Amino acid sequence: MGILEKISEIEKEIARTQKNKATEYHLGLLKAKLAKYRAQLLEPSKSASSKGEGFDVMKSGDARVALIGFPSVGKSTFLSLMTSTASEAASYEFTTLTCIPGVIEYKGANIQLLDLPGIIEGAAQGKGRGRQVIAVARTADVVIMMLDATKGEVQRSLLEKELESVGIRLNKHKPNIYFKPKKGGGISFNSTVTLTQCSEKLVQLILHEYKIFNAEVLFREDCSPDEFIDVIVGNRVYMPCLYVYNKIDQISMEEVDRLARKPNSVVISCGMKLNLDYLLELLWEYLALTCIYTKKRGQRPDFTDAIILRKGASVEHVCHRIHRSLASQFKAPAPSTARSAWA
Ligand SMILES: Nc1nc2c(ncn2[C@@H]2O[C@H](COP(=O)(O)OP(=O)(O)OP(=O)(O)O)[C@@H](O)[C@H]2O)c(=O)[nH]1
Repeated sequence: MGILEKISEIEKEIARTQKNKATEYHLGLLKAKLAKYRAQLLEPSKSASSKGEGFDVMKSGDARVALIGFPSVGKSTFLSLMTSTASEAASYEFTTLTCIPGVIEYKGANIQLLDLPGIIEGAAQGKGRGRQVIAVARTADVVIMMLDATKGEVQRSLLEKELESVGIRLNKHKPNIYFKPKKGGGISFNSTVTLTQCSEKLVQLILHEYKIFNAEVLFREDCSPDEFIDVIVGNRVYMPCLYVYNKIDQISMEEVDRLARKPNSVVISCGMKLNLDYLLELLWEYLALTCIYTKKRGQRPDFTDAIILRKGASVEHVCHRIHRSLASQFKAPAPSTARSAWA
């Protein structure tokens, strides 16, 4: 049986297994198996040429945003409105064949916006160019999931499932679990909080599925078995995601209002150029970038030319941006111990 069949068998079994106390271990084990096979599926195959035209997109600019969505939701239209790169928009599906980087200039920052080919159901199984699409998406700082407001919910859950299965976690933080495989001593299990979803026995079962018999595990938060599996498998990407409902000119005001109130969501119309400014503002917030303005002694700061850095960057990072030898010429305090300039 191939990996794809094994995955589909396990998915079916999970779907038909009732969730209760008696099946908790069985389900945990199935989930561990599923995560293992999915990881195998996404390992790059040596024979297949993995480079597709348009996919070697250099990471340039200050941040990178991946635009994901089904065909014909308006991605190309959006890109041509927001960036200087024109992506061919047409009234038929699958117009975007390559990943065309466009750049949004906002508050002095260059934000690279990638128009990924409409990912379709099954992309996670390596069908078509799905695997490459996903590889690029994983390098982004923020995902914009563009949805057609008239069929948003269905599209959203399909894409979420798809991204979930390739290890991309949207609007979630890394589970606070300490996990360290050891050479001996068995499995030591501890928790600093009351656990309602995982038990020592379940953790052991899952670890055994991964052939791990010696490890230290400390739960610092009440995590689910899926989150624990994420920690063991590693290689997960935790990414902010903005759900953008386009084509609101085609739905009722009540529906617009409902969608706009959902968490992490924005409603827009590319066709009528509605709410695009707000989307940019929110995107900026999600990217969490910081503008730093320099000034010469005795002069006012130059607010036209910002140094863009990520939140949490230090004075040393600023120095490196100005010139790579600047930090090493500092006298005191030593650059490596320079205090963080902003929290
Ligand atoms: N009514 C309406 N139509 C829109 C809006 N935005 C885009 N469209 C139309 O939707 C169609 C598809 O738009 P594209 O920008 O090509 O969509 P895409 O997501 O890039 O599609 P692919 O390239 O196939 O992935 C075009 O006919 C657009 O004119 C909108 O806000 N309202």
